[in-house]
Amino acid sequence: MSFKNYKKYEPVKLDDRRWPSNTIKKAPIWCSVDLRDGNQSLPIPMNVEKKTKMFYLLKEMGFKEIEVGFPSASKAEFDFTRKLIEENMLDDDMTIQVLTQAREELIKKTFEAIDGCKRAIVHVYNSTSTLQREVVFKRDKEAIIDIAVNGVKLIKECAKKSNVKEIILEYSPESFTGTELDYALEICEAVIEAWEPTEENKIIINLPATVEMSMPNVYADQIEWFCRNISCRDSVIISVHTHNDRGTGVAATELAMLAGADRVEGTLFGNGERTGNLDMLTVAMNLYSQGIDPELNIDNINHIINVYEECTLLKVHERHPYAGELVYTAFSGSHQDAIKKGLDVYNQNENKYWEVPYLPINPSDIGREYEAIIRINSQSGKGGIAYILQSEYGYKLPKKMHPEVGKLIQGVTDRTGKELNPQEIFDIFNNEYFVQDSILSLNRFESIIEDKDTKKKDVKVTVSAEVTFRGETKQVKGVGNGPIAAFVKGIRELDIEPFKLVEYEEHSMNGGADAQAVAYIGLINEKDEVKFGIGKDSNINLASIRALISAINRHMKN
Ligand SMILES: CC(=O)SCCNC(=O)CCNC(=O)[C@H](O)C(C)(C)COP(=O)(O)OP(=O)(O)OC[C@H]1O[C@@H](n2cnc3c(N)ncnc32)[C@H](O)[C@@H]1OP(=O)(O)O
Ligand SMILES: CC(C)C(=O)C(=O)O
Repeated sequence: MSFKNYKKYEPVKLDDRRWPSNTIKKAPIWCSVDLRDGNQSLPIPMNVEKKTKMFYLLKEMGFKEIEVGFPSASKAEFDFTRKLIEENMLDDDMTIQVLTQAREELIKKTFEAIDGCKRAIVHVYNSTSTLQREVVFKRDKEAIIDIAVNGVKLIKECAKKSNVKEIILEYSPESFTGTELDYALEICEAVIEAWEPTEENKIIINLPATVEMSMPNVYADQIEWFCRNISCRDSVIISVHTHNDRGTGVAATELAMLAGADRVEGTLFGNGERTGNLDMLTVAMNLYSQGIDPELNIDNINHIINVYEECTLLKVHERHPYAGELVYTAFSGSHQDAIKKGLDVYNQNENKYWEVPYLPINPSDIGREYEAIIRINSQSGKGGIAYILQSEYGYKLPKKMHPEVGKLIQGVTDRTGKELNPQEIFDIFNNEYFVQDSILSLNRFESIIEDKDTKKKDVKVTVSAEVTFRGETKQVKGVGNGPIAAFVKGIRELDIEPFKLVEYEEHSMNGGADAQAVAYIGLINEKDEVKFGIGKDSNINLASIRALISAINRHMKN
C-alpha cells in the first residue's frame, strides 16, 4: 500500500458558505432510480416481471418521479417502458424518467420508448470530469460541451415531434465531483441556453457524486456554490445524486439539501453501483425522526424489504439503518434496562414525543414489533428479561425480584452461549417458579375470616389446609391476621427452615371473566438469603399461598 499514490481532493473556495447555518424544513422532491441505477449494478438485473413488481412497490410508497430505465440499452428496458405506458400503470401525478447518453441513435430510441406517455423526464448525461475527458472521450472542454448541447438540441427536436404532452429535460454533468466547478457550471449554462427553460417549465440540473471523492461538507460547498452562481436559478431544479464510495452518501445528500438542493435521486437501501447510491429510506427516516413529513409511505418496512430482496436478490444488512433485522434489538443489559424504563414512562404518558433511550424512532411506526426490541443472550441483564416477561407474558415482577430472575436466565445463556427467544425464557421461568418438583405442595385450602368487622385492625383468619410434604400428606391449621400469616403459622409444625416474609406484591392478569391474580412473595432465611416465589390463581388468597409455597420450595431445593 502507498498513500502517496493518491491525490488530495481540492476544497472549494467558499469562505462565506451559508449551508452550515441552514436547517432542513421539508422533504425534497424524491426520484427513485432503483429501476435504472439500481438495476444496472445487479449481478442479475431485474427482468420485466421483477421491474414491474418493484415499480408497484415504488408507486405504493408514493414516489412521483421514477427513473424507469435506460430504454435504449436493452430489450428488457425498452419493453418495460412500453408496458408502463400501454398498460396505464402510472397515476396522473406520476412522471417517468428515462436515461440516455447524448448520442443520436440512443436519443431516438428513447423517444420511441416513451411514445404515447403523458409526461416524461428525459435524462441525458455525459461525463464532464477531467479524467473522463482525457481517457474516455479524448476530447477538449469545448468538444465535451458540444456533446451535451447537441444531445439537448436533438431532444428538443424530438420533443416537438413527439406525442408526449410534456417533456421535462434533466441534464447530468456525469462525474460532477471529478469536474472543475466552473467548467461544470459552463456546460450546464450551455445546456440551459439550448433548452430555454422557464419558471413554469423548469429544467432539472442533476449534480451527481458519480464517485464520492470528498468529505460531504465539500460536496455541500459545491452545491451551494453552484446554486449561487447559476444564471436562472428560478427556472432550474437542482437535483443531487450521491453514491457512497466513502460511506457518506446519506450525509452528502443531507448537507446538499442544506446547501440548496431541491431534489434527491437515490434507491431503496442504497442499492447501486459499487458501494451503492444514496439510501433514500434513511434520508426519509432521518427527516421523519426530526418531526418532518418524509412524504413517502414507509410504514411497512418489512414489506418493502421483502419486495426489494425478491427483486434485487440482495439482502438488507442486519445493521442497516432503520430497516436491519437487529436495529431495534438490544442485547446488552444496560441498554435493555434503559429501554424498559423508557417504554414504561412513554406508555404512561399519552401525547408525548417519542423519547426512549437507544431507540431513535418508535419501531411500530414502520411496522416493526416491540417483541423484537429486546433479545436475550449472555450480554443481557435483568431489565431486559423483566421486560420480556411483562410484555410477552404479563408478569410484572417486583423490582427486587429482577436480580434473581436475571441470574436464573443468565445461568442458561452463560452455559449455552446462545441467544434465548421469549418462549425459551418463559419456559425457564415457568419451570423454576411454577412447575416445581416440589418438596411442599398444596392439596386443599380453606380460610375463614372469624371477625368480619373490617374496621378493626386485627382481623382473625383461620386456615385449614392439606399439603404434601416430602411425600407425606399433612393437615395444616393456623390462625393469623390474614391468610398468609395463618398458613405460615400452620406450616411451622412441619420441618421447614425458619424464614421471614420480606416482599409481597400482587397484580391481576388478563382481566374479564378469566382474570387471574398473580402474587410474588420474597422469603429470607436465617442465612440472609432471599428467594422469591410466584403464585397464580383466580383467587388472590390462593395466589398468595401458592407464591409462598413456591418460595419455600425454592429455599429448600438448594
Ligand atoms: C454513471 C452512470 O451510471 S451512467 C449510466 C450507465 N449505465 C449504463 O451504461 C447501462 C446501459 N448501457 C448500455 O447498455 C450501453 O452502454 C449502451 C447500450 C447504452 C451503449 O452501448 P455501446 O454503444 O455499445 O457502448 P458504450 O456505452 O461503451 O459506448 C461507448 C461510446 O459512447 C461514448 N459515450 C459514453 N457515454 C456517452 C454519453 N453519455 N454521451 C455521448 N457519448 C457517450 C463513449 O465515448 C464511447 O465512444 P467511442 O465508441 O467513440 O469510444
Ligand atoms: C447518470 C448519472 C446521473 C449517474 O447515474 C451517476 O452519475 O451516478
